[in-house]
Order: sequence, then C-alpha cells, then structure tokens
Amino acid sequence: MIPNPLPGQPQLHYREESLYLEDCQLADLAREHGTPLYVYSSGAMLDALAAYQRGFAGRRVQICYAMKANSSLAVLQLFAAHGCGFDIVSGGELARVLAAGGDPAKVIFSGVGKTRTEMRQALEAGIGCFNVESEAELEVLSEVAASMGLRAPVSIRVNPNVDPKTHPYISTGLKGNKFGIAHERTLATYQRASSLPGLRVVGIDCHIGSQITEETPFLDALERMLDLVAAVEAAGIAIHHIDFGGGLGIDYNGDTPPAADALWAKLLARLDARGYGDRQLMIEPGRSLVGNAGVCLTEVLYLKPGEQKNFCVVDAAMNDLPRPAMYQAYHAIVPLEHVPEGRGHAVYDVVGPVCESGDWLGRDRDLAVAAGDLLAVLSTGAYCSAMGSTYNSRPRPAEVLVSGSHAEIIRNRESVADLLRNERLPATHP
Ligand SMILES: Cc1ncc(COP(=O)(O)O)c(C=O)c1O
Ligand SMILES: N[C@@H](CCCC[NH3+])C(=O)O
Repeated sequence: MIPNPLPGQPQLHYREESLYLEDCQLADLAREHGTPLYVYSSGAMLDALAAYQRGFAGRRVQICYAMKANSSLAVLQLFAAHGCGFDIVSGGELARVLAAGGDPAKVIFSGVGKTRTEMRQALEAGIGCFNVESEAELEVLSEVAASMGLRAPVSIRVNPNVDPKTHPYISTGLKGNKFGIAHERTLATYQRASSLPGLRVVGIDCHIGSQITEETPFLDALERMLDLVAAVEAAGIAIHHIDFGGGLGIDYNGDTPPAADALWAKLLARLDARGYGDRQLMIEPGRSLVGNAGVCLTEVLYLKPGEQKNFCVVDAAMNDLPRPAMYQAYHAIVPLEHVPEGRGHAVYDVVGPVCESGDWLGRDRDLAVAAGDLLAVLSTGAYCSAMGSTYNSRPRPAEVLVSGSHAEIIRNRESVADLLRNERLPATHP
C-alpha cells in the first residue's frame, strides 16, 4: 500500500489513485512531454526556503543557494526572486546566475580549482566573495585581482576535521578530503591573505559534507570555526561574515534530518552564547532546498523475469539520474496511476537501457507493474538532472516546473541533432 502523502515530498500526493505534484497530474505531464521527464514543484522549493528564513528571522543572513544541486535557470530565477544569492563553483555557474537575473553581489565562489579566467570573470561581474581553498589559490587570486586594479573579497574555507557521518564521496570536512585549509594552518593563511595586495579579507567559511542527518557535526564545526574566528581576530584581522556552508540532508527513505528552522535555532543559540550572534551570516544550502521538490517520470519498457533477479527495464537510466549508480543511493519508486486489481506483484531491480551493470535506479523493489506503466522516481530534485550526462548518446530529458495547477516546460528535451552539434569530422581523413 502506498502511503499518502509520500515520504519526504510534501507536495506529492495521490488523488483518486493518480499521482499529483501540487495540482498537476503527473501522468498527464508524462504523456504530453514524454519520458524520462523531470518535474519540479516551485511550492516545495519555496516552503523549504521559508524554513530557513524562519530559522534566521531577525538575523543578518544571506542565503546562497548551492546551485550545483539543480542549476536550471528557472530554479535560479525563483530563488533569486525570493532574495537568495548563490554559491557557485565554476564560470559556467556564474553565467547561469547572470542569465537568470541573479545579483552578482550575492554570489560566493567556492571550489578547489578556480582558474585565472574564472577569477577574472567573477571579479568583472563583481561577486560578493571568493571562498579560497588553498594557499596557492590565494596567491593567484591576488595576482589576478591586482592586475585588474582590484582587491578580491575573500573568505578562507577551513577544514574543521569534523566527521559529517555521511557517504564518503560527499564528506568534505575531514583531514583526508581535498577541501579547505587545515585548521592548524588557518591563522597563518589569514596573515598571508591580509598581506597580499590584491585581496581584502571579509569572512570565514566551512562546509563539511552533504546529506548530513544529525545536528552534532554542524555544532562541532560551528565551535571549531568560532575558535578560529577568535584566533584570527586576536591577530588583528577582522572577520565580517561567517559562512556555515550547506549540507543539511533530506528524507529519501525514512531519514530523519533536523528541520532547517530547528537546526538553526540551536546553532544560533550557540553563536549567541559565544558572542557572535550579531555577525553577518551566510549559508549555502543545496539539497535541502530542492531535493524533495522533484520527481523523475519514466515509462516501463519491458519486464524481464529471471532465475536470480527480475528486471523492470525503464526508459530512464544512470545518465539521466546517476545517484544510485554513483553512491548506491536510494530513491523511492512509485506508480503514477492506479494499479489494476489482481495484477501480480514481484520484486524487481529497476534498471535503465545503458550498457552497464551499474545502470540501476532501484534494487529489490516490490512492484505490480506492466510494460507501458508510468513510474515516478522520488526525491530527485537535487544532484540528479544536474549530474546527468549524455552517455550512450542519450539526449538529456525535458524538465517542467509546476506551481499550483500551472505547469511550464523549463528545459526542452535534447534531440540527437543537439548531441551532434559541437562535433566535427576531421577534414583530413586518415
Ligand atoms: C562548498 C559547498 N557549499 C554548499 C554545498 C551544498 O551542499 P548541500 O547540497 O548538501 O546542501 C556543497 C555541496 O556539498 C559544497 O561543496
Ligand atoms: N552529488 C552528491 C552531493 C555532492 C555535494 C557537493 N559538494 C549527491 O548526489 O548526493
């Protein structure tokens, strides 16, 4: 029996045995636009944002949406219109923010491998802050900014060596991770930054990982970061803003992360207790703003019973939705429409058409399906379409944004001609 409302996704529910996102019937959208199809709920995104805004009521805070989670222009436009800035990690993401009408002054630039070109583009655009991740990067950024007659605003991203207790691929704040500056090197790095001609120190930053479902790692990282703020300021370098990064998890499969407002009430109480409550704050949430706002719709192509396994072959694959293949991630899979009485159940691996054994969307799922049925893969608003590729020369799916009963295409389905557009056969054929 499928629970109603479905776990994790507040705007998703069955009405007369047909699945709706807000007031839009998903089977209709799948038939109109084809599958695979991503559908996002603007209401769910705004509700998730509102939980953060409640948590920070009365504080000086800039919410910078970590757009790597879902960088559709329409999603960026929605968050920009509700006051968000953006956490970017590439020149491509900067271009998207500008195309979506985002305010460059509210942009922070993270990432361990910013190129000189990207630094120049970001300085030209007038972004709010570079979150610098190494001493070598500091030197290069100073050189680039000075050559433009500018001083780049910088935060140092510190690595607090806190275990976020998440998947190892998405843990970023441990000593063995490539991110940030070891907290023992933080003071020396700030001293170097404040001596460089092309830099202006404005803040401190930390991000310990993603899909974090406990509050302790956030509290530990906060304490460590505040120790560093105290040490850096004692050395005469002012820290104007404190950036706590992102990382709050969502409910994929009965996960119980703290609610954003409850978590922030706790973190802010600690901040107050240590005398930093009136600082300018920044946060960089990604997944918790969009993950449970999206579904990926797919059609069952074939059922393939086997001796050891039954396979349900669908038309979405690891290139469209890579999280299961990459992290063995769980996404619930449910039917879009009423299942006829008497149809048999079986346990299936739900797999895509890509030629890899790792191409699966769900394992050991109890389903009553037939070829031609439509299914929804849930909690796919974050790091799904955004991590998609065209592997096996599969054009990227279309995307739709819904708001109430209004549904609008925000990305056209790519065509095979689109895939061929940037390639050339060499003139000199061997
Ligand atoms: C620097 C930085 N900030 C913010 C985020 C957003 O993380 P999440 O989507 O887990 O909130 C990430 C991704 O983990 C990141 O690398
Ligand atoms: N791509 C990861 C999250 C990465 C976070 C980026 N630092 C996921 O799907 O869970």
